[in-house]
Amino acid sequence: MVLNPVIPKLSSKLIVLASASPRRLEILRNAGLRFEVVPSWFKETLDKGLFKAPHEYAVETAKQKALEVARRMPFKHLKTPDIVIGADTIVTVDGTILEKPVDKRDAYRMLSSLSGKEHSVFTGVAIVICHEKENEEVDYQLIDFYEETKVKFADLSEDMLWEYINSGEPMDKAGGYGIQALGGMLVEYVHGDFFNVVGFPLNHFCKQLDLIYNHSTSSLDQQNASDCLSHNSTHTTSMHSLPQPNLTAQCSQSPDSSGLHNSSPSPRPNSLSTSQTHHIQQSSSCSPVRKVNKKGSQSEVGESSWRLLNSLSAHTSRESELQDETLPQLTNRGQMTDLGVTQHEPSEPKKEDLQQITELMDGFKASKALFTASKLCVFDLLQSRPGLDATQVAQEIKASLKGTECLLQACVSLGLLKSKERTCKKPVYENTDLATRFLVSGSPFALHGYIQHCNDIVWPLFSHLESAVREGTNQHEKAFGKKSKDIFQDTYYNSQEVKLRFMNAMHSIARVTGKAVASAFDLSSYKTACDLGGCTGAMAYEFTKAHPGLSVTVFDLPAVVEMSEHFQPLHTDNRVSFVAGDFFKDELPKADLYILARILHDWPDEKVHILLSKIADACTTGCAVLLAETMLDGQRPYSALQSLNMLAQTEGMERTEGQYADMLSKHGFWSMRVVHTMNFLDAFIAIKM
Ligand SMILES: C[S@@+](CC[C@H](N)C(=O)[O-])C[C@H]1O[C@@H](n2cnc3c(N)ncnc32)[C@H](O)[C@@H]1O
Repeated sequence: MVLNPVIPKLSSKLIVLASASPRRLEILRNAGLRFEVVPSWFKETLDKGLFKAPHEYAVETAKQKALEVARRMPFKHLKTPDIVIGADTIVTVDGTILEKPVDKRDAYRMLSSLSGKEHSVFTGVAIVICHEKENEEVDYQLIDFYEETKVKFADLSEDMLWEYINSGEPMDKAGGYGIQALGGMLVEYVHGDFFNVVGFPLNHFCKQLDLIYNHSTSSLDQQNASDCLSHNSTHTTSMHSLPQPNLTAQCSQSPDSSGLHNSSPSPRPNSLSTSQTHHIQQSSSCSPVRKVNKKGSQSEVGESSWRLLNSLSAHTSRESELQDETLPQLTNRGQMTDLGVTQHEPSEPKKEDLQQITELMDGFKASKALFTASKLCVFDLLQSRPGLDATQVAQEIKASLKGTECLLQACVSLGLLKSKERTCKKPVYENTDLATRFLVSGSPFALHGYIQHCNDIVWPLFSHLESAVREGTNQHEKAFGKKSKDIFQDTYYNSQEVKLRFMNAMHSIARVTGKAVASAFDLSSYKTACDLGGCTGAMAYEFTKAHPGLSVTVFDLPAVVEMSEHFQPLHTDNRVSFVAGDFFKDELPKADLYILARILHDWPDEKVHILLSKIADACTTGCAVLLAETMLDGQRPYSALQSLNMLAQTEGMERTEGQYADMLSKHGFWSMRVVHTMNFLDAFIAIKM
């Protein structure tokens, strides 16, 4: 490719964009670059007062974003990227830095300060190049630069300002406008790189790639020097090994103003190795989980294998055999063992480690104890008659005394029941607050329906998890002996009993999560919504409660809609209505806002695109899509386990924010925002441009 000869050369490299911005993604993708998106977790909270010039702030933020991802990936993704790209865009006017507005009022403040004036848009870019060495350490090199573009706004009337703010476009954009969409109408002129204003200075970036990959390192320094000399201060470049492994130390460090650093690949006295990084990550991580090196460092594999063998040897009749075979080798410092790894003096297993591994091994027993107590109505019984002893409970639930005693004790140990010892008498039991809130069938947040679904459907599917992992498909056929092309129509809705159980499960989760999702965004500009796959309407009612001006049409399969009246709240709201249909085949009801709560995770990419394309066709500019899903982020174990659940149960999977952003942008949805509700589901909104 003559336009940029370097881009094709990078096709074998793992390039990562440390940004969720769909605009950057689009610019780089259109340039032909192939990359993964791993949004940075670095919070944009650097103290602006510490920087002499606004561009230094943008460059430092870009650096920290890229470094955070470069350091995280070997641990969390178990792969080391070749190149990580970070970027940060800011707008400055009258010496003030404007980032993204937090609400409409903030957007008004920003846009009115830009009205009739020229302002500067700076994008700081950081390119982190990771060199993996033979000993699995990683050296990082950092190249950073920035670009400035001047933009002049026309005089904006109050009406124009508010119409633009109410379009929703300003909310996720630096300076409160998007030049590539409606915001373009506010602009009188642009001096400099237009893409820089959109969020990524493509031309400068390509030149930089050329410098890095088409020139020797010594000529690179010369090029950088001449670049710095021949351009005015809007273009600076620096290339250096990372000065400090510590984030806070880096935050307060401004780059060498010469922009020129030793760029020889190795050895560098101040280069950062992964072994150092691993320690930093471990100590800064709050997670109690022990991390192994990206390929499983020899010492850690050895140590944990020893721990397992050692704990087994204490408890099995093979004690002497294990000791004979393994211990003499394992306890010799620094010798090769049967396991083929170098061992260090073994330390006693830590109590917390043992506890953690035991909890993981026993997790399924806890779940099944909860499911069983729930199915036998133990919590309902103790809610109506607290203080029963095991004999009385056994009689009521028609179970053996021995079994009931074991189950009640297990529930006490799991924090679901409290037991009171009475002198010379049997203990009596009552529900804890947790059980009262979630496990008693009449409670507003009862998870009874979902627990039943887990017990009767998810549990059998999970018993075939190994096949699901090997085959990459759901396990309905193995677990229930029925082949299904569409799990809803062929499996869940084939029998009235299974259908009601499934609807109950969806209803109970939607009641617990609905309020947080419904109130995640200001939706006051939307009047009509369509909840696609809205099931019992539980989520729709939360939306009408949270937004008094909104009416919601629940659109679901006929088999579901015919049962919906069983789930209506006592005081029905005439702003919620039901329409039966198939969202892959039928015309979608017209609406300003399409809600997809736990829908996309049921389907593979091809089907998601069919559905999004139908929604995009039904939308006009300014309409929005609101997703409620558990976004995979590598940090919350719940989201990763939920993805296994989708694997075993559906044709779909959980996805990352970046993956959803990518999919939506292909159908013309931009201006994306995510709220992590911390309540099972994350809320994600995108607007049709
Ligand atoms: C996982 S449930 C989510 C229910 C609800 N949105 C919630 O969050 O509680 C998926 C929903 O999509 C509906 N659904 C599945 N296939 C559909 C189709 N082809 N057309 C319309 N609805 C469909 C199901 O009936 C079910 O109600």
